[in-house]
Amino acid sequence: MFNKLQYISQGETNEKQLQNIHQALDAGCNWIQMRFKNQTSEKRFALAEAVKNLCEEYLATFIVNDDVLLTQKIAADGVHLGLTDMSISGARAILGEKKIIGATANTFEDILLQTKNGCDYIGLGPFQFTETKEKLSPILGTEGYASILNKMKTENISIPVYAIGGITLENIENLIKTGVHGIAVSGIITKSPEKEKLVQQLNDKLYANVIL
Ligand SMILES: Cc1ncc(COP(=O)(O)OP(=O)(O)O)c(N)n1
Ligand SMILES: Cc1ncsc1CCOP(=O)(O)O
Ligand SMILES: [Mg+2]
Repeated sequence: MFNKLQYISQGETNEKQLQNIHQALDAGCNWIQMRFKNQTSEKRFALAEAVKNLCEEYLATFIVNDDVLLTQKIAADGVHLGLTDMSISGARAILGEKKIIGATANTFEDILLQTKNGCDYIGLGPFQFTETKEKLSPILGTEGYASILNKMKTENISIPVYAIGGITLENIENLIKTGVHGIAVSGIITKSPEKEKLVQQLNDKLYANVIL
């Protein structure tokens, strides 16, 4: 089963990205999504190679944001695709059955579509406002998650759902109660001066009712 905590990287340069990812791994994150927007393909390739090596060293799962061909080129563990990125079925045709393909959703209908097309997990959001991403889809709040996850239950749709967007430590209990599998976060970990403590606290809440 997928880890309940996914770290989404930040940083304006290769060096800053790598530093943030390294610190997240040191703090105990073992699922990294490399999100490095508006960069040349050379820079993205160089970063992806470095991140792949690091993730191998830390036995962490490594997925790439947006870029299916880069995922294939560096043999990452998978890719995360939004509603306006390459289609899930197109990505599956390129990457094969063994790679992880995550898909973004903002509504129950998005989940239906992305699941039918064969994604492995859903990133559902945004939970609340965040500065990390521009042009946000409508905010869901706890009620939005509860309503969508209930509908999934009624319709027998079973796929891990990650909450995303402005999530803090204080939101996790309520989010988990709605039935989400885990969370994908960027800002709170990147900005934390005490990353190891924070990751421990996040995992304690995420795994509070899980018998391992
Ligand atoms: C886990 C997860 N969920 C959602 C997103 C958002 O993807 P997308 O809508 O394609 O937006 P960008 O991240 O590409 O700006 C995500 N990255 N990860
Ligand atoms: C990539 C993405 N997609 C929806 S919200 C978001 C950003 C999540 O980052 P943060 O945890 O800093 O709000
Ligand atoms: Mg995208």
